[in-house]
Amino acid sequence: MEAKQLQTLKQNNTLLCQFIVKLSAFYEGFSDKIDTELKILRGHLSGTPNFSLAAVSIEKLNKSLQHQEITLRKYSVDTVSALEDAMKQLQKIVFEDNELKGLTTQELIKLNQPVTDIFSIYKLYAKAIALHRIALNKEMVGLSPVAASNNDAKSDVSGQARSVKDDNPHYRSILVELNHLIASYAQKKPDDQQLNDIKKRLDQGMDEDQLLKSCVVILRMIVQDAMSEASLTGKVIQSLHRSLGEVSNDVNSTIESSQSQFEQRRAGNEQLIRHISHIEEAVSESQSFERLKEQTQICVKELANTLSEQQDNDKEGQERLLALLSAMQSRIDTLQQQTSIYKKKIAEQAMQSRTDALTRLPNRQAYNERLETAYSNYKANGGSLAVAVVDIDFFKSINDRFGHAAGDKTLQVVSKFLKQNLSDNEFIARWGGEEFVMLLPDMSMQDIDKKLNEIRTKLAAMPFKFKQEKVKITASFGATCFGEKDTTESVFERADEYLYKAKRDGRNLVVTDLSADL
Ligand SMILES: Nc1nc2c(ncn2[C@@H]2O[C@H](COP(=O)(O)OP(=O)(O)OP(=O)(O)O)[C@@H](O)[C@H]2O)c(=O)[nH]1
Repeated sequence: MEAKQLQTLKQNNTLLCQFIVKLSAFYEGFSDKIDTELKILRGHLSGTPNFSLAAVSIEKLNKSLQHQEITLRKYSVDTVSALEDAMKQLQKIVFEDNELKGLTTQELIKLNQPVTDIFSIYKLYAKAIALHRIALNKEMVGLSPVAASNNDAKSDVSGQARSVKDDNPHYRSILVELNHLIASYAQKKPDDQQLNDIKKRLDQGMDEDQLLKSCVVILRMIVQDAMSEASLTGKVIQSLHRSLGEVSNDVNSTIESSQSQFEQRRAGNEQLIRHISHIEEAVSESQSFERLKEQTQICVKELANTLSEQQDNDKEGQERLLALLSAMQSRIDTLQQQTSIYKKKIAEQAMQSRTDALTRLPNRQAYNERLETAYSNYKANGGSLAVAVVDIDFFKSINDRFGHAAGDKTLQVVSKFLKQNLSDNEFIARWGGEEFVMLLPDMSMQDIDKKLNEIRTKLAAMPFKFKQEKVKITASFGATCFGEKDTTESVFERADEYLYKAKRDGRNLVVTDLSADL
């Protein structure tokens, strides 16, 4: 080999060694074992390289790296799923912000695509952090000026000036819950000024102070309602008790009166027997017809007197008994009326507690009860049972563009439409907000898919008009059947995941066990 060629080879070797040393330093931190081996390799390649020792080291490293590849793949899967959770959480928090919601949806779509190398995860991480930062900043803008300016300066990391709203993850769920309570109370008391004020402020947006005050107002209403309900129940029970006492007194008087009448009749009968025996004595002892006639006349007179007295007593007793019986009858009638009113009221209350005030559909409690029955039937008799979740698309925009009242009206119309499109053995309830849940027994998934798609198309074709503007209302659906290992919760979660997929894939879609490929 020529000296020049040797020189070039040496230079290349040095270059390659330096590159390997740098590259290995870059990968440091991956695992202790690989770190140690990389350090050894760097030792062999630095200064005057020792290639035979380096080859041993590379051999060891190859083995370790093969093993680590499996760990790395699992790490990638875990990380992507953690990122997906974080994105879903974020999406829930920013549900009112269309721009951010769109960005998080895009990110979720990316997270669903296969991750080819570890650096893609790094990019996904960076994007997730950026989105969280944007969300945090947007939330800060909504704060009071002091808190916001503190945040702008980024000087206060102690969180002293931060609002409860930012620190409290339940803020939004309280807001939604308050919305529901207000909706149900507004139906009961449409003219209540306080309620209408809160409703208006809810539409305009509330800070945490107003939210707390409104919660207190609603709590007071609930307590007052419960107390007046309890006092009404108390009054009804007292009145029933009083009526029962009176009926019981009537029964006692009737018994006493019958007893005294019986006594009088017995005494009268004894008297009659005595008169008859006097006649008998007179007949046997009389010596002349005249005397017999005289004595018989006296006895018959006495007999007639006693009989007439007894007749009077009987009449009087019967009249008293009749009066008592008729008093008793009217008290029993009142009692019956009271109990039937009360029974009706209890039935109404039971019905109310299972009915959504706005849409008049069964509510979540009714759904849970119905699900329990449907599930035990399905377990006992086989067949099939499916849960479908329906959510109106872009419902917030209806509220935003045409007002809360238009939103409420839409919910009522859509509820009625959905109910009308189900048969008697199928069930629908309002799950909350603009979300509904259906129970569909004994139908194949193909039939469910077809039925839900028909409902979806019919809804999309329904003419809605707000403020002279024609508006298309659509909904997304997720439906799944109970499987062997399913619980009532796992089925709902799966249906909800399908619904989420329908939303992600563009809305106005039905995703079922047939079409879901999550
Ligand atoms: N009018 C009215 N609005 C309600 C009621 N319950 C919940 N909402 C509103 O429904 C909206 C739901 O909005 P989002 O969860 O963002 O859903 P969306 O706009 O339908 O968007 P997607 O579901 O993603 O298609 C929120 O603005 C709630 O305030 C209600 O009883 N009446």
